[in-house]
Amino acid sequence: MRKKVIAGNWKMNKVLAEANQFIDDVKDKIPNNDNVEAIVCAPYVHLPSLVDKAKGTNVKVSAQNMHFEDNGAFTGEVSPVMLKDIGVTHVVLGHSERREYFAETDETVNKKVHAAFNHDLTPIVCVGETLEQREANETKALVGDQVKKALEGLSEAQVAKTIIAYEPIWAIGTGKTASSEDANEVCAHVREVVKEVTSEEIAEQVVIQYGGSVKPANVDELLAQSDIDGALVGGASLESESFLQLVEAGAK
Ligand SMILES: O=C[C@H](O)COP(=O)(O)O
Repeated sequence: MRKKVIAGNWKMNKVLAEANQFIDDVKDKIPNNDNVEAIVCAPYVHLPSLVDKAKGTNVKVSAQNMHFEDNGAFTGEVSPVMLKDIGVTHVVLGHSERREYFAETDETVNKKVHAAFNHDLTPIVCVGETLEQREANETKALVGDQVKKALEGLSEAQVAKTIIAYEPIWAIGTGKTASSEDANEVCAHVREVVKEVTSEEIAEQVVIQYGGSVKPANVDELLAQSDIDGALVGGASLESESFLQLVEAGAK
């Protein structure tokens, strides 16, 4: 059985004291079992402190982005070498907000996925369609294409370790969740695409999350679906209590 991965993406929220308090609040309450992995995706400036606080706990710490180069003249950027150096384990790549506001493309996402593996970081690769694309019945083609481009050139072992987050853009921060059946249909399609580019064995290992207005009230139904292996959660991950409820749902 695939484990469930619950990742809280704080986006550009919390000052350091709030971030630290969150880890203090959850660290002894995260279920200690193999069914679930809990990850906090925090702003860069909080990462060293959170990695330190999370040591010896079941909370993993992720960045929300990174550059694909190891170092160089890229003012304002943070590299995979730097993230690895401070003990970060995961990195979110290709979030729709990065694609929309910061010119992230399928090509840069692919470079970043390779860079993540070169430095032993686990990528959480985000894919998803706009409302217009969904209404035009383009969801599967678009998402499949994003997945293929993100995984291009990876070894099968690397694909197996990649976490893919399906996030319909129209469901992010809107309170609108895809129905669990619709979300599962796209996640199952993502798995089919992974199978096409690798094998059934690898596709069965890949963790595929759903993201978009996930909250304690809808998480059980989503996680009960055959191809949804976790959640990438924005708003509902900001409060420790609600994050814990989501992780507990994953541990069932
Ligand atoms: O990364 C998280 C997603 O963008 C979902 O955000 P949300 O749970 O606030 O809709």
